[in-house]
Amino acid sequence: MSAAAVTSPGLRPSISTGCTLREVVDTSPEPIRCPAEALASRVLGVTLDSRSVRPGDLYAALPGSRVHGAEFAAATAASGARAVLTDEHGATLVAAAGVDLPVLVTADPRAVLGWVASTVYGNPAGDVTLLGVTGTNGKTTTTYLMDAVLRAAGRSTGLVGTVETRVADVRVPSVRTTPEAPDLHALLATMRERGVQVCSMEVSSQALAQHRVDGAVMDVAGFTNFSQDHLELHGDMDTYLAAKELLLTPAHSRRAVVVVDDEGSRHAAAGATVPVTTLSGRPDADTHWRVVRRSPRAGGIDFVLADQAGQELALRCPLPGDFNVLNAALAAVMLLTAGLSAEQVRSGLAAADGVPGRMERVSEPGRDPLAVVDYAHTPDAVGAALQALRPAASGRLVVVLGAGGDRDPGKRPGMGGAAARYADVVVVTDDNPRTEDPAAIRTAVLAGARSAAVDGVEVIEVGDRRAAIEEGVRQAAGPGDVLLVAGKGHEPGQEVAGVVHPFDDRAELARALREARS
Ligand SMILES: CC(=O)N[C@H]1[C@@H](OP(=O)(O)OP(=O)(O)OC[C@H]2O[C@@H](n3ccc(=O)[nH]c3=O)[C@H](O)[C@@H]2O)O[C@H](CO)[C@@H](O)[C@@H]1O[C@H](C)C(=O)N[C@@H](C)C(=O)N[C@H](CCC(=O)O)C(=O)O
Ligand SMILES: Nc1ncnc2c1ncn2[C@@H]1O[C@H](COP(=O)(O)OP(=O)(O)OP(=O)(O)O)[C@@H](O)[C@H]1O
Ligand SMILES: N[C@H](CCC[C@H](N)C(=O)O)C(=O)O
Ligand SMILES: [Mg+2]
Repeated sequence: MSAAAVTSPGLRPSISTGCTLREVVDTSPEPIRCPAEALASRVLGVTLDSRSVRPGDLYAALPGSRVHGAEFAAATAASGARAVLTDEHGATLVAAAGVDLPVLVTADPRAVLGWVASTVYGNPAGDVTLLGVTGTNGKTTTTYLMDAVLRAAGRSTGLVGTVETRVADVRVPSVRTTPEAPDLHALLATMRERGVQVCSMEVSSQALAQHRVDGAVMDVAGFTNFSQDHLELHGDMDTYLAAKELLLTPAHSRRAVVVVDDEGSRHAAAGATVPVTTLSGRPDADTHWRVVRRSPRAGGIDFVLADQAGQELALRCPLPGDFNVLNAALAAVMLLTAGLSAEQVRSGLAAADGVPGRMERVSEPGRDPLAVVDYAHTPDAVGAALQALRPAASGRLVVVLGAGGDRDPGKRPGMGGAAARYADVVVVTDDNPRTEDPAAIRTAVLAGARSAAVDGVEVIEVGDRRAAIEEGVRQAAGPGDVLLVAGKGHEPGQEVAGVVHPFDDRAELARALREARS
């Protein structure tokens, strides 16, 4: 058991020459007030978390939902911080605490932090080609596929996203999908130092709304799709979409590829202020690129991508599920836009591995039930994953799912509803309850499932996730049955009341299948 992680592990470059506070002030897009006698001081790094301050750091003390970062200024001084960047209120807190550090003051420290971190680490984003993907679902998958193709083409690569952070061959698990700005620029400086040429990264809506990617302009941006998620942070769908659309502006990207198969992504493409290449999964679409043919094969799907001039590219998606064809097509068009050849894209995709916890088969090949773990945690994704599995189910399609706590409560009935619409048996269980009452989360998922369930669809409640997976295996005992365990994918733990208990859906499912056979 461990406490839930609140800070990024933070890969830092081994050498940071840093910069003076004068340079910090001069390169900031917004005014920063700094005591004149401190302007010549050098800072070597930046952090927004007092617990990760290193000697020579600039500590960004941000106002938070629970506490003001300035409360920790004294602790950062003891850890060797050289200066504090904060807002007016933070400055009064630092002064009241008698902390003997120069204080830089600006109206909204988050809004300058990306640029400040970029300056301190020597503008590393300019030295690494950045391919950034946003969208509700498919970011991790698309970035993994791009990374696989780039490595096959001989590039030294970086990867930033939900599952892990990679700098060439160094891998660390990720705490966030998109790191905080100081961590991102430190990471890019580390990539530069280790010779990384291209970095594929996920850009979450939270990151865009919170200025986490400021100062890192994507050479090519990608937009997968738009549907409900994360309203706990954005409040409503328009604000959520507006956050994603920031990626398609010159402050954040040079050009973009947008899959325009839903209303939100069409709105994003139409309003973009960078050049956009459009892509669709519909054969008759009037887009720059479109998927004109698909043929499923073991473990994946062969498909043909066509442009408006009639050029056709025959490609292989290494993952099952029609939606993954769109992720693979987006990866392909982003890479072509970044300058890879059609042959590099073709051979790289054909050799790509699967993505951890995304439509990952856990059962042995050819053995019933086909049992799959997937990261579907939105109504749209639950529907997409189940529809992808339906053709494989000559018997019953069983799904085990829950919804996370402290995340958009509005998506819970929709997730239950999608499960009941596309599966024959729905086992509602716990995901990561976090600080919420697990039974209350299940009630919301169950309500959606029960109201969508037509005659013959069974809805069962089993709170304990291990027992729910075992129940799923029992329910999928007939010939041709298929079992999906959704929502936690690659996650190595289950977070309950601030504590992360080791729990891996893949290991649990494999064990339950073994035990059912013995
Ligand atoms: C809801 C949300 O966005 N919260 C973010 C917010 O937290 P907060 O306002 O509650 O911060 P707080 O706890 O009040 O602390 C205030 C300040 O004091 C600092 N502090 C706090 C305690 C301490 O001991 N020392 C210290 O320095 C904190 O670093 C913070 O800067 O500001 C913090 C840093 O300033 C973020 O780390 C934190 O993200 C949390 C961890 C989070 O869970 N974010 C999720 C929702 C997220 O970003 N998810 C996306 C998308 C996921 C996906 O769909 O893939 C992601 O990109 O990961
Ligand atoms: N293009 C798509 N359209 C609809 N659903 C998708 C698509 N791609 C993936 N999914 C579903 O969404 C789940 C999450 O996929 P993935 O991890 O690639 O997305 P993500 O955008 O990175 O998610 P997160 O926001 O949690 O980081 C998959 O397991 C699958 O069920
Ligand atoms: N990256 C997503 C994934 C959540 C997955 C699900 N397991 C949950 O806990 O809700 C998020 O932070 O909303
Ligand atoms: Mg992701």
